[in-house]
Amino acid sequence: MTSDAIKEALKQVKYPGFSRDIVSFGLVRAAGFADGTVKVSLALTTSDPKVPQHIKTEVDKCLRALPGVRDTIIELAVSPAPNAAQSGAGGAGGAGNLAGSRPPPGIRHSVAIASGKGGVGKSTFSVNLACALARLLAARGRPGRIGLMDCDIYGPSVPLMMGINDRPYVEDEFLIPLENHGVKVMSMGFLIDDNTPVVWRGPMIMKTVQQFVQNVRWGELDVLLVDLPPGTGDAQLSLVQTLPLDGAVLVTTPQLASTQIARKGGLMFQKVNVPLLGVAENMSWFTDPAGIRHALFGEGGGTKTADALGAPLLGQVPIQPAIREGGDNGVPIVVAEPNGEAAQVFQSIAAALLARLEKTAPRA
Ligand SMILES: Nc1ncnc2c1ncn2[C@@H]1O[C@H](COP(=O)(O)OP(=O)(O)OP(=O)(O)O)[C@@H](O)[C@H]1O
Repeated sequence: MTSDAIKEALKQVKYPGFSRDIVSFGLVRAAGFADGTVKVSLALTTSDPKVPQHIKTEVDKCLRALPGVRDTIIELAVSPAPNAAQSGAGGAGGAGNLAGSRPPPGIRHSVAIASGKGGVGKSTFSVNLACALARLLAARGRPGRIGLMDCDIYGPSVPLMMGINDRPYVEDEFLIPLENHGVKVMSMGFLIDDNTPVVWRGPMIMKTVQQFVQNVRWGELDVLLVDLPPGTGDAQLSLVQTLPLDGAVLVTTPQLASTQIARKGGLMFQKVNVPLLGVAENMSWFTDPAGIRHALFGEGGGTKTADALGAPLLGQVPIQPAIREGGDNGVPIVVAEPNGEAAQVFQSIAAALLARLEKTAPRA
């Protein structure tokens, strides 16, 4: 029996609580067979003592079912989950970051921006939050210390929204991010050809994201924002586990109907011990020329989601044609109309987020 055949068999063993198997998570480091004994080496990162035990039992059961196997030797190297240790969450029931989450040098904090479903304005939110953070830090004498990494493989819109038309260049095997409005930007859109079929993008993204974190010369950053693809499926989960995150912000809309799907997003982060820093509601209301507010997409979704997840509601962003125009023209509303209502909301979210991050230990 070959090593590959053993690994193939181990694909039946799912990581506890997930639909993905331990082989695709990269836990199986070596496998061999001699004289009726299978020997496998596994490495995982978790702070939950139940997880290694569960995996060991399942691996043993799986291997003993193989023809000709009389005995098994299962070596399991376990190291504690970095996020669990930092957040003080203790990791109860959580899987922790599984593999490859070495913090990139020079990045103090990294935060994922996620949404349960597409079209809620997550990218609009990400670019405006990045610009608001950049302005806030520049005012404190720390310019150019915000990064934005666009991992939305299905519709990478950040370059357009940030007014970036060039492609990044490579220097000493490092990708140099492009900069506009005081924010350093890397995007899947720079690397993925528009003609790449969407089915190929999933496998590509894991490799590319690792490169984004490790092989991009971000320089010294106070905060790196990561715009995730919409949804809460395996692709998002893998991504979250690949990145060394300090926390996540969930973007949702006011419809009560979106609460369920937004909650799923929050639970995904809890599973991997990434603290949910807050919920932001987008498209909260439209103010007509007479000054009357209309709740076009209903009311209460943000508060309900935040309450359900035990996280603060960071703010409510109104619907304004100028916000869409800002995105289409590459000048986010925070930059185009810094004193307007929408910009003020983003500035206050940025201030709250920064205050929260400054309470957690920087990674670099
Ligand atoms: N508050 C807002 N007011 C007006 N238009 C908005 C607002 N937020 C987002 N939009 C517009 O809604 C559309 C969808 O927004 P965006 O692309 O940011 O969503 P998304 O959640 O990132 O989408 P996906 O993740 O599915 O690609 C864009 O045209 C954007 O300009």
